[in-house]
Amino acid sequence: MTDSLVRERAVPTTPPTSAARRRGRPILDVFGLTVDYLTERGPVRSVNEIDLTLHEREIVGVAGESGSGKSTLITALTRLQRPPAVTVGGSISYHPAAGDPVELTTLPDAALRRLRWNEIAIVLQSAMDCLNPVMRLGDQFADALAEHHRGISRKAVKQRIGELLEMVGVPANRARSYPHELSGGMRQRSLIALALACEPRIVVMDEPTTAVDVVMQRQILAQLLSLQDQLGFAVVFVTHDLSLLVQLADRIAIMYAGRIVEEASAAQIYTDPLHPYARGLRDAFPSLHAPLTELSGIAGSPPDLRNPPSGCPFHPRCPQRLEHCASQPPELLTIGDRRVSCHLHDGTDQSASQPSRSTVR
Ligand SMILES: Nc1ncnc2c1ncn2[C@@H]1O[C@H](COP(=O)(O)OP(=O)(O)OP(=O)(O)O)[C@@H](O)[C@H]1O
Repeated sequence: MTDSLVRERAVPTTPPTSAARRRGRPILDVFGLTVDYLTERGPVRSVNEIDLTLHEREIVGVAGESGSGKSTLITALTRLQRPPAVTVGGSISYHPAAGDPVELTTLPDAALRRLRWNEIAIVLQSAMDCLNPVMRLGDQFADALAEHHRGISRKAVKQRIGELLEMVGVPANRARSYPHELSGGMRQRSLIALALACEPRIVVMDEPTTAVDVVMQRQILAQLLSLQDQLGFAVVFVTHDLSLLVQLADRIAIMYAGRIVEEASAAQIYTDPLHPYARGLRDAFPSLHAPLTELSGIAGSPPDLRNPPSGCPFHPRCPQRLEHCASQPPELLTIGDRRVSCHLHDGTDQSASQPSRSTVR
């Protein structure tokens, strides 16, 4: 990363408001979620036994390098996955505002369609891929609103579209524009407004700001935080950019090779990550508030999931690996209010008193 990019990325912005945010009851419970890509050469396990709970009004971030399984996880969560991806195990339990929990993995398509947008909305990476290029923006909002508020008057639709666009800083008269007539930032903001059109309780976001520049990215995210404070929806936010999540999320799950290797509060991940991979990711991004220091990357590259390493999947790259890391997979253990999957923290580190750990060469 060049120095200028470091400086650009390090634009200071408002620190997280998570302390002020009240966490409600669980709204989404994921247990043992496992997803395979069924390829000609056999199944590729890309999401492996994921457990994750999202609470009302909470922002949970999911971070990891490219190929760690983030997109596979959220397309499985939202049932948007396409073959050859198949959910082969686990459950996703959605808790509606009233009534019994709903199991999403087996929910019939018609019921799923009712839930989508109304209760669970999705914002994907590229607005251009999500917005219809040949429809005016306002018509796309009108379709979503009409679908979910049957019998709503045209006047009410028009007013609501204006409100939604202005809520994300897009002038209401832009409803008459086609997506290509808007700037990248406006398109992405409009997509967020569209996701919020039906007042969902959960918004799932996959790198929603990768297509815009850094300054615009910070503006959009600040706006997202303020809308979240106002409207109270919960968010699952996926990105490779941990520095961004540290500002945005209440809790962060770090994924590696399809598994969560650490889950902790954003402050813990920022100041004291326990897993060597979480530490490597943290140190690979510039600090937003501290003076600029040299960035260190993570040596090596992510594993090929067609042929994953034995033991701990991170062991070939781990600067603190122990003898048994190559043979014994660590469990994801709860330590205080965080979870970590690493032999350095499960009591099996025989060398803890004598620092003779092997290092990556
Ligand atoms: N169509 C496919 N066929 C087979 N394997 C796939 C396919 N798509 C993804 N995978 C496997 O799933 C793994 C996880 O991919 P996924 O796109 O979920 O990762 P990601 O963390 O979201 O990466 P990125 O940040 O690049 O989007 C990949 O490493 C790859 O091994």
